[in-house]
Amino acid sequence: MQSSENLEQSDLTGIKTPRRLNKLWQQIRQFRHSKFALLLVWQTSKPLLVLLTIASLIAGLAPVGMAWIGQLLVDEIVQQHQSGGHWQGAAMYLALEGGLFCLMLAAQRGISFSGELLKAQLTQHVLQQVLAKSTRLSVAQLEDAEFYNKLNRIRTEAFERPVQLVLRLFQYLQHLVSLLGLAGVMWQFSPWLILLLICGAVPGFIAETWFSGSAFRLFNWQSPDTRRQSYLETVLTRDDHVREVRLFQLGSLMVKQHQAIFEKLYGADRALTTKRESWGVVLGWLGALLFYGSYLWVILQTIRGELTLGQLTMFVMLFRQGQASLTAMLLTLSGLYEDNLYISTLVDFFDTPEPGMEGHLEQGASPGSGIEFINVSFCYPGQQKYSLKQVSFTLKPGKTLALVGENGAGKSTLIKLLTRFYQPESGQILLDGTPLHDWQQEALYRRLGVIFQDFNRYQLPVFDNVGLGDPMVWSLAAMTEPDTEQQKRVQQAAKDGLANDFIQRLPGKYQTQLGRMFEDGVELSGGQWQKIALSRAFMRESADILVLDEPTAAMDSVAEAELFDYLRSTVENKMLVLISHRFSTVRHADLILVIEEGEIIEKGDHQQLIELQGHYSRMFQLQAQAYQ
Ligand SMILES: Nc1ncnc2c1ncn2[C@@H]1O[C@H](COP(=O)(O)OP(=O)(O)OP(=O)(O)O)[C@@H](O)[C@H]1O
Repeated sequence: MQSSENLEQSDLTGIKTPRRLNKLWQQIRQFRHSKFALLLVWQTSKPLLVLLTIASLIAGLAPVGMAWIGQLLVDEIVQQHQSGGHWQGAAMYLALEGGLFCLMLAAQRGISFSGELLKAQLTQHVLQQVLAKSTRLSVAQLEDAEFYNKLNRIRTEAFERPVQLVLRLFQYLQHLVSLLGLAGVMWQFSPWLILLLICGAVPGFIAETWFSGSAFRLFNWQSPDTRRQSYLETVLTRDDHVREVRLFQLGSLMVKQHQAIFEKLYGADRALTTKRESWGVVLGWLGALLFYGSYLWVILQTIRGELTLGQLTMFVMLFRQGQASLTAMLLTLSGLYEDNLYISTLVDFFDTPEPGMEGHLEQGASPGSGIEFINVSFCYPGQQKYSLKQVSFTLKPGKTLALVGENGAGKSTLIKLLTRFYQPESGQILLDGTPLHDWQQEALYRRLGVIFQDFNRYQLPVFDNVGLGDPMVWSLAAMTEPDTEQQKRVQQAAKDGLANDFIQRLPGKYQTQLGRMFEDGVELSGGQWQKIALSRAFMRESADILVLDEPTAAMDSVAEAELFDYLRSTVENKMLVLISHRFSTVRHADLILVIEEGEIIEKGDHQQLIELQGHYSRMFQLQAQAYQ
């Protein structure tokens, strides 16, 4: 990441010439991403793109035509004035110019019409593609801080960039066509004039490109700070954070911190803006000097009789139009460059390799042989310390496995490997005798019913909150009224998850909106939410591997006892993996693994581990004493 000092150096004055040229070339190369945006528009709506092209060409050429006709009109008036002749010729030129003006108005409307429609369509198209891509990426990629940063930049900045870029590109085309037309007409005065105008425009072009690059680098450099700022905004305003913030009196401290970040960001922004605008004024003056120099030359030529009054009028019109087009082009250009840079993040994101759906097997080599971890070790990307070391165990169908250990021991990590969110660094995980990575994704996930420690609290009605556990039921019910079969399944899952009783007492029962994000939403208690999450996991009838990461942490002890009675009665051929700090939960498991710093230090059932008089036994005694 670039420091602010480096940014300071990246202005027009601080870098040696070859490096500067190289950097400039790199910056000009950024424009290549325009192709990507154009392709997106082409995919989104071909007719709108064609309309935009035609309208931009007309809007660009019409002023040139009007200037040309203006010249003929003035010369005609002068001639008829001297000879006292006819008015028809002048009227015809006037009508022609009026017609062109109307055409230009229509073209401008055509541009805004196609622009508005494209904006709506293309933004949605890009958003859809980003969301679809995110669903194809692995959990490991999405948990990576750098990648998260990139995704965040895209979310805050990049969705609208392709459409902005295309609209700007067409504005640019319009002005370019205008300028080319003007240059063609100016040729009759002198080719030198054209050269002079180009010389006036080039420094501005380079400076704008340069400063847009700095603005983008600044944006990237500021990105973590901006994220911190928006995080503080969330903590200060969200209802689930507000109690703790009040109690610890963090409010004013956080507001101050927010302001401090703003000041840091503002300082860098101000420095860049000052430099950019100062250079803009100086280079703008240079352009103006060249313009007015050529104006003077045309006036002198007219006084000498070398040019007609009509030509002088045309020159004035061309001159004004040329100035406006050049200024607009420069402004468009800097925006265009900026858009290209932001789109490069989007292109990068789309180019991120997707983890292949490794396997294609829907069945294991020896069905019924359960889960086997063989010497599995794992270290999170970018970390030094192993979170799991040489872990080995077997879990057969119909059996319950409990994982115990202190915070940070590696229990949830083991679940992340079992659910194939991460791949082991060494060792193997087998399901029914087949390595996990050979399983087809869908077949594997059909067999898993999981509630995570930080399960989702969907701001949806109760029915959906539970029904989501089986996407088939949910997607059907979400589109039509749920039929009785679907209702029965959701209700049964809620009964199994111990949620049915309190759901029946909610104002709208299964139709009650949960959470406070939407109107009339009912907020549940922590334990009630946990029962909803549990019910969701029970929706998966196909799942024979139930993974419950602290499923009763927020539940009362009656609910906990009920849940484990139920689990014992249903487990039959299922495999149950439990993580819990409560020994009342753990003690019934067939196999208990005690994990410390990623290693299994004790293994056995409750009785064996108590007899071992080791770590488990000590923890058990401690908890038992606490209840006495
Ligand atoms: N996404 C991650 N990236 C890097 N390190 C991680 C990540 N998640 C967990 N860790 C580290 O891996 C180790 C094991 O964490 P894990 O979440 O598996 O512990 P745990 O036993 O489930 O703890 P707890 O009882 O608190 O839930 C910890 O040292 C933790 O800091």
